[in-house]
Amino acid sequence: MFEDETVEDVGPIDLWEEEEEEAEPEKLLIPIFISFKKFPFLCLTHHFPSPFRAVLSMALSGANKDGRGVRIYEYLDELNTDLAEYIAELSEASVKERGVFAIALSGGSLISLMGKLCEAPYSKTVDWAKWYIFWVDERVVAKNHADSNYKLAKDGLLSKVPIVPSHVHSINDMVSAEKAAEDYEFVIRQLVRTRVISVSDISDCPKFDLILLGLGPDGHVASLFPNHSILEEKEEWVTFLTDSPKPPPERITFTLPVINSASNVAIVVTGSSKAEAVHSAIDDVGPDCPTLPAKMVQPTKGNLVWFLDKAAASKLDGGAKFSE
Ligand SMILES: O=C1O[C@H](COP(=O)(O)O)[C@@H](O)[C@H](O)[C@H]1O
Repeated sequence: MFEDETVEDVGPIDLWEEEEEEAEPEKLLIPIFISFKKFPFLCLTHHFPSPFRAVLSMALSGANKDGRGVRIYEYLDELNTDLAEYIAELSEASVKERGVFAIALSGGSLISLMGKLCEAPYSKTVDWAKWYIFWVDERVVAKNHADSNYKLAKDGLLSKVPIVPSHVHSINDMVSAEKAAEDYEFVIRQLVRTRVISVSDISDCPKFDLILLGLGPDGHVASLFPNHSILEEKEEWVTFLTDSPKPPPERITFTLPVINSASNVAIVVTGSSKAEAVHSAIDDVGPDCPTLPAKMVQPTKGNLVWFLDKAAASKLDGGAKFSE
């Protein structure tokens, strides 16, 4: 129902331009393994040559029984590259298996951290025509407003790659937060019916191929804030709030059952202001523990991966350990 609107709003999508990319020198393979209480998994601390990274990543995923992992990067550039690689690999696997890739984006710092997807090789190798885009949360403001998560993604990502405009599912910004949430859930229901979005095999929830989350210093993910009653929402797929502690106050958000039904969830966090929240969520400590939204992200059957820079990882029990 928003597709026509979305098509207009997205505007002309630039086709990627042919660019001569300089071949990057292959770098040293130095895996570092760190054991966290909840994530007995991996840290990829150096920039792996792509084929090795893919193989290593798969091997480590396999080694991790509950599909959870923490990846810590010394340099932001490495995090950006590995995040792009991770998304590209999931896209390829999903297109191979289902013919489409249903991805839900957050706003905030995430979009710029995904920036490498707009560059070679990903700009050319990703099957953009098979992508269906959704928002995990959205601020109920006009689509051209500086606070709009849609605008952020459009300017920083969607306008730079050949996404099909009718595959971009943004909220209706002309109605109240309550109606926008209701309408957005309706759209998602239609796409679950046609299997553009897969369905959970243990509930009737949508099963997104990938949900990308950021994290606030207070531990919020999407627009799920600590101690807010919507953390308890079990029935709705998309809900709304008009009292967000972080402006703007009116927002819609996926609920925890939807986030936890995804095939893959990644939480991408940078900066020391979030180190305490990262520590609470991953090390399972802190007074806010029971209602810290980030801690409540526990995909039932899907994989959960944290992408952290060293500042965000600095308060982890194991510390942010890097190879020499
Ligand atoms: O308000 C929001 O904040 C979170 C975190 O944003 P960040 O800029 O600190 O990364 C974001 O994930 C969410 O989508 C957004 O609406």
